[in-house]
Amino acid sequence: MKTTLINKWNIITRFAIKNASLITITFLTGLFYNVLTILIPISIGKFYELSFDFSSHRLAAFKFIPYMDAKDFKSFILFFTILVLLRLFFEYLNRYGIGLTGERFSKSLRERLFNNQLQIHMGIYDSKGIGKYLLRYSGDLKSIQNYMKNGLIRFIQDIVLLCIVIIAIGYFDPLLALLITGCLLASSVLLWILNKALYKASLERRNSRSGMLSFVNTRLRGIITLKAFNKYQPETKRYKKRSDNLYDIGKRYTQIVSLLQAMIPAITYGMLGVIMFYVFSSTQKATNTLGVSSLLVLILLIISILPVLRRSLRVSIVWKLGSISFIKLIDILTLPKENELSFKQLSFKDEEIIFKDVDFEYPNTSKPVFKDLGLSISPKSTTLFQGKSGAGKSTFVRLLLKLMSPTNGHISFGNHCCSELSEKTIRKNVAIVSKDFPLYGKDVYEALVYNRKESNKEKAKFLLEHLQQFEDEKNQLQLDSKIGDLGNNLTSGQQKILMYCRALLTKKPILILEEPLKELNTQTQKLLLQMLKSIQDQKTLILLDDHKVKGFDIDKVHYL
Ligand SMILES: Nc1ncnc2c1ncn2[C@@H]1O[C@H](COP(=O)(O)OP(=O)(O)OP(=O)(O)O)[C@@H](O)[C@H]1O
Repeated sequence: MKTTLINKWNIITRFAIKNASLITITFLTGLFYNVLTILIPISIGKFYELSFDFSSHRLAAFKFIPYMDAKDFKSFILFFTILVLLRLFFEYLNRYGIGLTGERFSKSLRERLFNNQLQIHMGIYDSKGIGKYLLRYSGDLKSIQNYMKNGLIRFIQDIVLLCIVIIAIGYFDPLLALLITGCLLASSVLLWILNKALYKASLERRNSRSGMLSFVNTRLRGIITLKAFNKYQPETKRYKKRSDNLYDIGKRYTQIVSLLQAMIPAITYGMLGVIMFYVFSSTQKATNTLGVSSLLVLILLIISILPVLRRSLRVSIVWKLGSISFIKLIDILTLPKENELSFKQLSFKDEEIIFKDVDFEYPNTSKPVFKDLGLSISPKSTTLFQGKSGAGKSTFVRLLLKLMSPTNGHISFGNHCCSELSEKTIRKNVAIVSKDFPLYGKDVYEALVYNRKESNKEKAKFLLEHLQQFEDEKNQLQLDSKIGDLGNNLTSGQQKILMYCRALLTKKPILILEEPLKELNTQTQKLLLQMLKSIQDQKTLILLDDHKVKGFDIDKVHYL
């Protein structure tokens, strides 16, 4: 089986390769923007020279830049305006590029995540709760997007800018450049130590937040019971306990983040102090060669990199939060998925369904549902599985559809063993009418023909009208009738009729009917029995019920 290594860097690299042109353009515009950021203070030094009729050999070295060598104010103003406009243009392009990269990264991840979530094995949903998988990742995607935008692209650009500025400062005063580099390294070490504490607090906060979302999701799904049984108070109490806990965790997190954020300006201003002291003491020396215009350039350069410095020192928060979210995302992406085997266009219309020595036990339970279950269902026969509630009828269907796999033993369709068939291959052969598989879609037509193929519309309309002929007129549905969330707007009788339509509109050779006649009025029952009888010799019918089912010609009964 093909296994792909999934880790943070693998995800980032694959994205970078796929979006190489966008990322390259973003970096290039960033580079131009950085160079312009540095040229502006240098040009202000030039302005000073023009104003005070002063000339420094250091600034003269920049005259290779077009217009930098301006001899009069008119050409200087032109040069300065061009610089500012170009900076505006490249800053816009660069910010747009970074933002777009972040959006694309987040888009590709959320689509991959959704696709994976749909393919996770049912057993995992059962043991973890669907809500946990659906709700909690929006925050994670946001921090991952931030990681890409600010933690990687902008950070690399900032480091490039810092290097260029330090080189430029080094040109004016090499010792000063060395001093700034030393200060930067020392502050990074200090922040790195503080960040270790931040990691733990961020993780706790993220987990507690997602736990809260999951809690709310469960309560909202069960809201009707909660209301009917007056459960407001106990649930509010439970929520408050969790909320208090999240508050405490949030307090700890905020303490660390506040300390970190307060330290960053302190560190940058401390650095500025050291630099000012150095500049002051060097201007006092007789050997000082720094002109006033160069000094002005130096100060402006340092001021222009202060926000970049702050951002770079703060980046570790972005890294920590992003890394935690990456871990959570990768947890989902690496869960066992369905359909890892390739799809085969196989028809099981003439295949016997065989269960051989099948054991099945739900995870975290001690009692097996099936032990050594052995049976066979002939093709195009009608079989009833009869068993009281909890006997394992739904579990049997889940095994047949490969929604679950047996703990031991084999299930096969003729010579095709289920363990070697992709889920899709099996499910292409089985249609089902059961409350365990609710209606899905926004209106009747979507619930019946999910792919909305126009060619199926007439058939759907005809079958729906046919099956509803004995229903009260006010209860009759049209193709465009809204069905509500999972058919919640419909009566159980209407749902059953739609489930029959959904199943009968497919050409699938195996038809599973759970409690086939329940919820239907007597005339509709008769109508359905007639229809099913007419297809009994073409399809394998599997009926599931607590009792005997009257009206069908049943070939075999299995008691569960
Ligand atoms: N997700 C699950 N996790 C743990 N145990 C489960 C799970 N689903 C079902 N069971 C247990 O497995 C056994 C068989 O359940 P199953 O739903 O298959 O019975 P059934 O015959 O379909 O019942 P009913 O007719 O009431 O739907 C029961 O004891 C049930 O409690």
